[in-house]
Amino acid sequence: MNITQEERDAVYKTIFSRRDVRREFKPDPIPHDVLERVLLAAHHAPSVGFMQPWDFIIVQSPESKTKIKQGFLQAHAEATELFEGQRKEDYKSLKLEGIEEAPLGICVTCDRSRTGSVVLGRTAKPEMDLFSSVCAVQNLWLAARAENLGVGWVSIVHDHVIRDTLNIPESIDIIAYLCVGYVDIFHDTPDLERSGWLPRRDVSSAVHFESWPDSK
Ligand SMILES: Cc1cc2c(cc1C)N(C[C@H](O)[C@H](O)[C@H](O)COP(=O)(O)O)c1[nH]c(=O)[nH]c(=O)c1N2
Repeated sequence: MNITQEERDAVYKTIFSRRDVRREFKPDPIPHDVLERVLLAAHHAPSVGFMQPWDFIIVQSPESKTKIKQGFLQAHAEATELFEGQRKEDYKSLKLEGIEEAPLGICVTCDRSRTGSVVLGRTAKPEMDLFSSVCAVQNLWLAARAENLGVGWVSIVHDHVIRDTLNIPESIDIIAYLCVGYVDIFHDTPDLERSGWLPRRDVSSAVHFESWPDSK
């Protein structure tokens, strides 16, 4: 099955216009069929040894969101102390989550023992199962963009907060907490670029041929 030019354009448009969304979530509910499509796309991510180690916990209750927001505030306060001077002021001015505004939260996990202790492809690199769940996050993020849904990844929360709130056993790794909801606009550039936190690197500075740059 060949991809047509129009279909190719749609894929690249989705990739380049995907944004991390932390503000401007609308309260509009996400229709069940839309959520199902996004989760099915996530579930079709590649995974090491095809172990499909992920689960998706859907968070809708205000009580759970409030607990996770409290966890964010705590971790954010700790993080603030790690920056100095103007950087600290800049960090404090950034909006880095939309936990309570987004109609939906999705916690993505990884069950590292899902298919037993020896996994095809994980024998030399044990972290490959965690990376597989991250692939599911990226599929989810792109599918959501194709559905005009914004997604924001919030990692400024200690695992124990999410674990306690969502009753996740210690044997399961927490990969991501995502805020999901409709938005009016997807900005052309990342929030962190627009606010002057960091610029986008030129792709040519990231691509090298045959060996690590300047290693000879
Ligand atoms: C693993 C991981 C973890 C986080 C993020 C991303 C990823 C990949 N990002 C989003 C991040 O800031 C964003 O992707 C970049 O700034 C680039 O912007 P776009 O995603 O292109 O809009 C993110 N953003 C945020 O506001 N709070 C957060 O805690 C995190 N955590």
